[in-house]
Amino acid sequence: MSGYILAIDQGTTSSRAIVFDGKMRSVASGQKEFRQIFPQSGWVEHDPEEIWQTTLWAARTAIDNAKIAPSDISAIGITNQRETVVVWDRATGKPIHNAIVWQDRRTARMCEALKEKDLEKTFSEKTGLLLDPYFSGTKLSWLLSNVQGARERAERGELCFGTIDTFLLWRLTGGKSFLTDATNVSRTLIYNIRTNDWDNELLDLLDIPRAMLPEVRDCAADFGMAQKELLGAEIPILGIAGDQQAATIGQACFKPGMLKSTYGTGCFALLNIGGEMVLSKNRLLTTIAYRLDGQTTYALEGSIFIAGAAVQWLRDGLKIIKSAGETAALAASADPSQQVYLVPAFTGLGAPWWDPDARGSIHGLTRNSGPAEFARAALESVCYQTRDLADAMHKDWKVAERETVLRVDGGMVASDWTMQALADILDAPVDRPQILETTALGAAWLAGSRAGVWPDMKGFAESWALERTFKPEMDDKTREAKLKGWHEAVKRTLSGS
Ligand SMILES: Nc1ncnc2c1ncn2[C@@H]1O[C@H](COP(=O)(O)OP(=O)(O)O)[C@@H](O)[C@H]1O
Ligand SMILES: O=P(O)(O)OC[C@H](O)CO
Repeated sequence: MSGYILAIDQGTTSSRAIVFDGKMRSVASGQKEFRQIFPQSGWVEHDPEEIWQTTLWAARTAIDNAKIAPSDISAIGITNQRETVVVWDRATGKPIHNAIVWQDRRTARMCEALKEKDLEKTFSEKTGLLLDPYFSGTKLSWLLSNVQGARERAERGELCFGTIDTFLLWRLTGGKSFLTDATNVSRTLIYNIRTNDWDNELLDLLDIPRAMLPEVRDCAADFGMAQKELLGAEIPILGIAGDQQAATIGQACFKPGMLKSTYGTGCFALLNIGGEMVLSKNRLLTTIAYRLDGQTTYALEGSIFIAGAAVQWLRDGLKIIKSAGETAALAASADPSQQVYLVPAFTGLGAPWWDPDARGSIHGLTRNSGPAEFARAALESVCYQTRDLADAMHKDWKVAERETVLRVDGGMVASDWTMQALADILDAPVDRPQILETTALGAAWLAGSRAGVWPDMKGFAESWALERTFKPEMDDKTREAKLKGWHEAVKRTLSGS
């Protein structure tokens, strides 16, 4: 066995695929962006056919670029944007509507109505989640109510629901596999993460027929065979995990107390809390980090909707930078005496505020404020938001009393300035690994270890290598003053204020 593994990473803005060799090195890749569809303010959709076509293109391109035969690939691992909902016809495989994306806020009123009936506790105790439009359940319910005849057809077993992993798996296996994994279902709001099963009470509350749901497996399992007509050889699919969980695995955060934070479009911090489910008292989520050999490991998660997207806004909205890489130098030139804050609530605020109606705001502008202060405010907003998550995690899980490590990854961590600011605001060290493609690596490890061609968990954890640690340098007084200003800005941004 060659040990080549193909990782498919289907993200919010692009579909990627990476071929790793038997030494777990990335050898080739393919990547294609696809359309973001905004039918109304606050609504975000993707065309499932574009998701499929770009994924297939990326996978084929990665294999071509690797200059290996498709039959040299021992296994495939899939990782994906989470919560996004696709519903398709079981007979034809044709989606009945565009995918409703995790960022979409159209079910805010539905969530409100459920909260008014005092149902948030019912949902959160079983799923670890909150009543926010972010999660799949209310999106699926919306589709069933708004696509003509959909609920009746779903009840008759004619429709399939899937998160993106399930949809891709269905297509890759030619409709033979209708499966998902424990991490993806832990984001749906209809899956009980204590009993590890779809929850009948929650399905009834959202009026979702059980007949349309996929079977749930461990993250490393036999998910079926990718068809020869598609990739040039029959290849077993042996791993699936949601992208943030795959990054947690790729960062080898296998011990309780290990924390990873991924800075892409949004920022998602996951703290491994071990085999016991702990419900957050501070508006964090409890989620399944991974399930291996039937053993569930849980995580506390803080989800921030806008991180790198704030940098994209500087580039595409304000047009004050030409590329993301320019942001740090501009931020470094900002006037230190000005305290300008950006609260990037462009699509509401996530953890720990959970305010879908909040919208972005800027505070502290003076006549001297310009592009440099905006750039610094955008990068610092990511650090402040991470600090809010870390504080909530400390309260929930007494992190301070245990050994904690923060490992970072994602596009934004290329910026040394931002990573130093992060360590300063957190008042804690930040570890940046040598391999930053941790999401794809995590999916590849699930598949590679299952195939027996990659090391086991211990061996994989030992292979994690540090590139650089950023240590806090800011004095306490400055930090406290900056945090105070940030919290005032957030308070003024919340929709109830
Ligand atoms: N040097 C940089 N400084 C700041 N932000 C950056 C830098 N490089 C990339 N980014 C930001 O990182 C994001 C891309 O990261 P990536 O992990 O590819 O995201 P995703 O998987 O969500 O598409 C973009 O939003 C971009 O603005
Ligand atoms: O596709 P990404 O990297 O923006 O990640 C999206 C998350 O999975 C949403 O929960």
